[in-house]
Amino acid sequence: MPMANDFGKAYLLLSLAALVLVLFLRRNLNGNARLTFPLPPGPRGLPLVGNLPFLEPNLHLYFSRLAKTYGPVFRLCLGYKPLTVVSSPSAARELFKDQDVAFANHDVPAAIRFGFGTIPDVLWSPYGPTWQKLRKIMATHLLNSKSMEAAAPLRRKEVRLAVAAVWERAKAGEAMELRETLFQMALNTTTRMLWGERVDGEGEGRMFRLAIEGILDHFIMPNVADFYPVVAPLDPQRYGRKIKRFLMSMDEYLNRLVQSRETAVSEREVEEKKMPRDLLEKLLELMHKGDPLLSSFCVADLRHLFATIIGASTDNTTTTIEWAMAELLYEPARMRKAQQELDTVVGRDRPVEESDIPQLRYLGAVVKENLRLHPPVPLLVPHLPSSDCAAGGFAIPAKTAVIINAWAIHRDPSRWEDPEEFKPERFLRESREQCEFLSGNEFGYLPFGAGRRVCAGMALAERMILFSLASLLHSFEWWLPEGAHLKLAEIFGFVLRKAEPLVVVPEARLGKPELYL
Ligand code: HEM
Repeated sequence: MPMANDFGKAYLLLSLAALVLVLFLRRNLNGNARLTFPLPPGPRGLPLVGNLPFLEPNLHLYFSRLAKTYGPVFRLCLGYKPLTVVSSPSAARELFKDQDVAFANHDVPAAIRFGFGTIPDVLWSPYGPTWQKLRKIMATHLLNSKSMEAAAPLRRKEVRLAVAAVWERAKAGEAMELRETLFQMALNTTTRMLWGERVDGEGEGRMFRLAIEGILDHFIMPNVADFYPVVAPLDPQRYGRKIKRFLMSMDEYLNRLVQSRETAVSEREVEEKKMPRDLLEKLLELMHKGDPLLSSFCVADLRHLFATIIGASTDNTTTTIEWAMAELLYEPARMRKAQQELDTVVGRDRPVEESDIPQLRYLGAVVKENLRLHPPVPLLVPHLPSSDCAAGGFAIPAKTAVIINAWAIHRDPSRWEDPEEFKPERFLRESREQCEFLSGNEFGYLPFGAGRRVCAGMALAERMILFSLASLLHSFEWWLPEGAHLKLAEIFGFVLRKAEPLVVVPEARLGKPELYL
């Protein structure tokens, strides 16, 4: 009997030891299993500088070419910075969907760290409570469908003003650079939603444009401070300082604005119970009242949030509409098809309304195809996994910068037929789900990114782009200036703009002049 007891004890101990071992291994394998995959292949670099000397200015094209040699997941070393580039829908899905939490941090460029300092920022904050709070403020007060619906009259006013401005050019028979008009339209649509007013195109409008384009252009530039972190505090190429200056120019304007409204809000609180006039007043009022969502949110954070929203919503939408107009001018039969649809749905006796948009199926397909062929943010925002990840059978160790080459994914021949061609019709053929702008489940189509850091303003962008483009196509015929040759070349940047600004000659299309006023 004692033997049986001993055996029983030994068996129990062994079982316990085995259980502890299994738990230990599981715990450690969870952390490191992905490192059992090999590192991705990639071109050999030089000592100390790695692949830096071989980078090309058009990074999206350079990365697409490397993917043809090394496959859809490849690795580079930029100085001391390891970088993995992903160029296939399946590898993107693995990261955005299967490892979404680990993949939810953005890689903050040194110039942004220098320029923005410690200000909480929705685009650059790590995945965590601050980021969650900022997204929630945007979702609760600006980007939910009720708030967007309530702001429809503001968008309508701004689009009508842009149409009126183009009409002046049409009457004079003048050529115009479309981008400036589009940018001011996007900017003022946003400022009206934020603080109920427009900004003057020549003065503050110009300042906002320079600041936004300046920040976007400078943080994407190859920066020694990113490749050799030890020199980052010195900001050797001065990109951080420039970004700081651009940010300050917007902040000075926003500071004056917020100060004047703060007084108005506190005086009104004492005097009478009036509804806040716009988002700015609403948020200031909630801050005064100690709303839990806005607790620990100070006025400087509010100004920065507004600057971010303006930055995120202007250049992208402007660039998208400019590319769409360029593609339609390049293939006039498509322009006519879009205009015929507008004539059928809207007619020529009234202007387009946002409520017409769901019936404009062809126009919807034009915009989707345009975002496929010219994704405004071609490499999305670089991510920085917080723990080890894997994609395409390769390891991506924690803290390796990861670029998703949306531009290449949108041209993946296994996903897209004739990927280089602009064919809106493909989106009319696709199943409803694949056609869905906002599905977030289509990893071969990522103009707004995917996963936890997917664009917060997708639905607003969809409305702004479709309504503006529909109004411009409905109100005018568009021509190229006599003898001009349209080029569809692009220039790499955080936002992939047309290399040459689009110059067009508008001609009034609607019979009644009052439709332009
Ligand atoms: C054509 C228009 C637009 C495009 C193509 C676009 C694209 C993108 C992309 C690619 C990202 C990064 C996704 C990633 O990390 O993988 C992003 C993030 C973001 N976008 Fe947009 N966007 C557009 C318009 C807007 C608008 C109108 C807003 C208005 C509020 C907006 C607000 C944001 C914000 C706040 C983020 C940061 C999200 C986060 O990090 O959590 N975007 N956008």
